[in-house]
Amino acid sequence: MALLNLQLKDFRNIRHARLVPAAGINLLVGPNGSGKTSVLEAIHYLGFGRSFRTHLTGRVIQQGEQAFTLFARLQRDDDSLPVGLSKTRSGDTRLKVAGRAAERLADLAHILPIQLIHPEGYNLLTGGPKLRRAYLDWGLFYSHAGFFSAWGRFRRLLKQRNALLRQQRPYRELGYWDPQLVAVGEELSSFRQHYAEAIAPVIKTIAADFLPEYDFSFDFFRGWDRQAELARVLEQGFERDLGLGYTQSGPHKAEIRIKARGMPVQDLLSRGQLKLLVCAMRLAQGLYLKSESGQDCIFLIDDFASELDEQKRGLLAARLNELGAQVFISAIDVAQLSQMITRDNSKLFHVKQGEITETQECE
Ligand SMILES: Nc1ncnc2c1ncn2[C@@H]1O[C@H](COP(=O)(O)OP(=O)(O)OP(=O)(O)O)[C@@H](O)[C@H]1O
Repeated sequence: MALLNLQLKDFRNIRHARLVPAAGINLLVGPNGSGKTSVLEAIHYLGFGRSFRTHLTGRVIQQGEQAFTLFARLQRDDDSLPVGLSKTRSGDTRLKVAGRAAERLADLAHILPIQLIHPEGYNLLTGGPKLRRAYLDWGLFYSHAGFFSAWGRFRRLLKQRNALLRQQRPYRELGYWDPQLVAVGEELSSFRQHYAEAIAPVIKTIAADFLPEYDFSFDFFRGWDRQAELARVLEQGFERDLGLGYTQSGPHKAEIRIKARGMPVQDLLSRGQLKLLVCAMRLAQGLYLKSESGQDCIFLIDDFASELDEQKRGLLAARLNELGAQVFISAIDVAQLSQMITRDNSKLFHVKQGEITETQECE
């Protein structure tokens, strides 16, 4: 999947812009505060239905305006698909896919897989397990058709169980819901286990290039005792859950634990190394998605390439090249990106005070 064109209206400092990006690498260059990240943020909005900088829609809508609107034409096989998303300050969302109103943002997400690589992205490793669960779930959303509905059912059942726990209901009342929670929880967990085992060797291969000094191990924790069945864990933990008012164990606690030299990576690696490992993890998801389903994801790389040394930048460029994915990279100075321009289908855009101009085709 690639964007054939993109239009932004009243998005951050961009009043109106239209881009016809290259199918390969697109460089967005401009001074601080010019609007480079806003372009990436807009593409992210199309794929995720949300920003990676704020959860408040009002922050993204141009000051003084009531709504932002994004349009894109996506390439799909030999065809193209128009999509549109508009959000108002009062919280209304309008979504159109192929000229028809779509109800769920997931409809758009399905056709537009996006990977974001940005300087704060290392919190995937230093932050809580929720982020690593989301990492696994991103992959499952695209590779296992049944995952999204299993995940939705599990969330509803868990919410219900926690509400009963807060009401101090007796175990026999939960007894009605628990078998359903267990069934869907185990289904979810086996999806995750399968994905974690499949993605780990792909990450290791890429990380061996970026960080050859480490050998990483990946350990999937499903969210409850390895030896025990979920039904038993819920039953035995009931009194404690009742005291806490929530369910302490289950797939909602799952995560992937990454170690090197016997230590959790977040305690061992430097910040720069953590960033490289996250970059390897994101590239691995793109590579795996492509190998499994033939689907391309779009890479958004915000202000990151400039942080890499020349050799690492070359490695990143080579991997992106191998993927053949559409890439949008922001930087302050084009010189920081010269090494990224390795493909003939690259374009350079200058961004200045919210105005975007395609300046030249990169050789
Ligand atoms: N809702 C809004 N309405 C209008 N302008 C906004 C809004 N939100 C942010 N801005 C402005 O838009 C610009 C957004 O800049 P953006 O973060 O995209 O810049 P950038 O080119 O990525 O900068 P840097 O290189 O410093 O990261 C900033 O100048 C900011 O003040």
